[in-house]
Amino acid sequence: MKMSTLNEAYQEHPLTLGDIIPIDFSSSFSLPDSHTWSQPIDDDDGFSLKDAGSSPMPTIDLMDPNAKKLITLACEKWGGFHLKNHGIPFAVIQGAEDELQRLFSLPPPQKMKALRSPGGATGYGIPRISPFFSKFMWHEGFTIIGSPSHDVKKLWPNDYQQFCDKMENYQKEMNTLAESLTEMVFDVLEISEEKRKWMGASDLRMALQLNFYPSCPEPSRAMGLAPHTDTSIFTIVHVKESGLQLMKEGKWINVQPPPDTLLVHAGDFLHMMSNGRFCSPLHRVVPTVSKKRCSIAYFYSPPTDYVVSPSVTGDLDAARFRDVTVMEYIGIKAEKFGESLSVISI
Ligand SMILES: C=C1C[C@]23C[C@H]1CC[C@H]2[C@@]12CCC[C@@](C)(C(=O)O1)[C@H]2[C@@H]3C(=O)O
Ligand SMILES: O=C(O)CCC(=O)C(=O)O
Ligand SMILES: [Fe+2]
Repeated sequence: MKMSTLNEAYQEHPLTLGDIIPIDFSSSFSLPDSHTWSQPIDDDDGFSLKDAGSSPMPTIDLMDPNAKKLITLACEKWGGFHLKNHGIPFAVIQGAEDELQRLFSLPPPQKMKALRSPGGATGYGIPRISPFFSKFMWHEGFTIIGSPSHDVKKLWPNDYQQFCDKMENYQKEMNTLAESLTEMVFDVLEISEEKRKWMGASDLRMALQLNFYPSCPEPSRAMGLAPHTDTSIFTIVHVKESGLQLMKEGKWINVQPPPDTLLVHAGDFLHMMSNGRFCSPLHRVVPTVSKKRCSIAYFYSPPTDYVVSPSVTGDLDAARFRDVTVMEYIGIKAEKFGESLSVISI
């Protein structure tokens, strides 16, 4: 049997065009009803970010000899951390960010040339999770799985190489970093060599999401990216601005990234593999000011035929999740979204 790619796994769950086309944000001088999420500033809801302050999440130095232990503790307590001394050259990050800016500053009709097709997984459009919410997000995205060239050629037929080079460099660096973080937590979870065989084969299988949150006329009533957990082992996010919030014990916590750090958080696959020990935090992005914001998220996942199974280390512990392949879980997520982890709970 031919193994399906991540791309094909997402293509199995088509969307409708209405779920893909972004509005022309540049001509929106007020918030349309379709994009209005809440009453103006409600303090209890935590929707406003009057005092983003510093992040309560730990910052971990990858060069610290105790890094493995600190990462384990952070994954248990928060499901994520800020990472410094991550070893990714500044030029690689800046290169990807410059290309992101170049892409999203194109006029809307040109961006539409790279619109994701209803049966497609990559290209330009609103977030995949949009159909699960009754309002639209103040967001446009560009999804890359493997090489971006197919989609980018539609934007810049003669000048796509620069974009591809910058993004592929970024993907390679992220892949190496994600792999070493994953090795650490797999050691802690006592995951066997057999179950790690897929690692190391960097075939650019992993996904990259360029997120752009245009400047917003009424930030306190708009949603940048609605609450979700990620379909990954780890997600690594390059972001400088505030706006990301993580759910912890029923409260939204602001995570303002310290300078020169990457934000790392666990996804659903790590939650399952750790038998619930590491959480896959629910997170969302709220527009903080009427300024534009961007981020680049890298999703590190096993191949689609990999069987995700909980690693049960303690003698008295029992598996809390049934085994699922990555492919099967992507299907469950496309249907059940936020209920997916409970669907496979034992
Ligand atoms: C590899 C991935 C992970 C995806 C789907 C696919 C490509 C795009 C990713 C995102 C990016 C934006 C949030 C999210 C929730 C979405 O709508 O698209 C992510 C989703 C997931 O984590 O499930
Ligand atoms: O923009 C951000 O800070 C987070 C993006 C995110 O959660 C995602 O792409 O899955
Ligand atoms: Fe996310």
